[in-house]
Amino acid sequence: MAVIEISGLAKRYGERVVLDGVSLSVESGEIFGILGPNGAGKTTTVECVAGLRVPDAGRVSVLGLDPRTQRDAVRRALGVQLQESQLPDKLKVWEALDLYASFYERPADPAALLRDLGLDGHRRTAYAKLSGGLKQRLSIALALIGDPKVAILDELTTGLDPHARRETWRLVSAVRDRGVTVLLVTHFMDEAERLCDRVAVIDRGRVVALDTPGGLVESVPTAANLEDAFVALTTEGNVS
Ligand SMILES: Nc1ncnc2c1ncn2[C@@H]1O[C@H](COP(=O)(O)OP(=O)(O)OP(=O)(O)O)[C@@H](O)[C@H]1O
Repeated sequence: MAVIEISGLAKRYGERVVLDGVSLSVESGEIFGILGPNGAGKTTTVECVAGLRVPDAGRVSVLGLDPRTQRDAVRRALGVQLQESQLPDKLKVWEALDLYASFYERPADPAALLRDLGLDGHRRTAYAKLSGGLKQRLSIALALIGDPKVAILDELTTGLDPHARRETWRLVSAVRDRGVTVLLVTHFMDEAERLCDRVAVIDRGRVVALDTPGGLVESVPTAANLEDAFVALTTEGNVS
């Protein structure tokens, strides 16, 4: 069953075409990756899914709901962790979870989330005092506090050291094992290879390839790995 369906999504800012007919669907229970060069339109795509941006054309459906007209219902079904989320410096970990939990009628259990994400020992730590890895764990916890069926994670491991990245990958797999469908925007080929069941490669606002990581490599005869395939499938300098 498709949990997210996107068809013919188009978006422009002034003269600049950012999305040029993006179509893809994400199946229930999968970790679906979106890869693409800087400025390719990845974040714009997931923001349209979350109802945070209004496309100029095309359709988005999340669990059968339209993010444009059923925004509140979509918000309840989705957990969103966007790039560089920033919280007030003095906000403590438990306060952040409590605050976000108050946005939902039926939130997940904050204590269980803190435990599952290894944040139990940092309940009283202020946001500014958290390491990069702990901030990411908190942002995952906040994306899950509404007990969502679908989680959108955008550049989750950017800026993390290799240990923290691997720990975060483990957490994302655990999230999926709880039955949550994950839409993951990433720049990292190893992350896509390790985590994603399928990957859409977006280049200049179009889906140029969509397959399993292994299938993408096989689709490019000269490619020895996903990075080779990515370079062959995409163009440099999507940012104008
Ligand atoms: N509000 C806006 N006004 C004008 N241009 C915008 C706006 N938001 C995004 N853009 C432009 O749209 C293009 C696509 O942006 P988007 O953030 O979707 O790309 P991305 O693939 O997520 O890039 P990155 O990998 O660098 O995060 C970029 O060139 C960006 O500068």
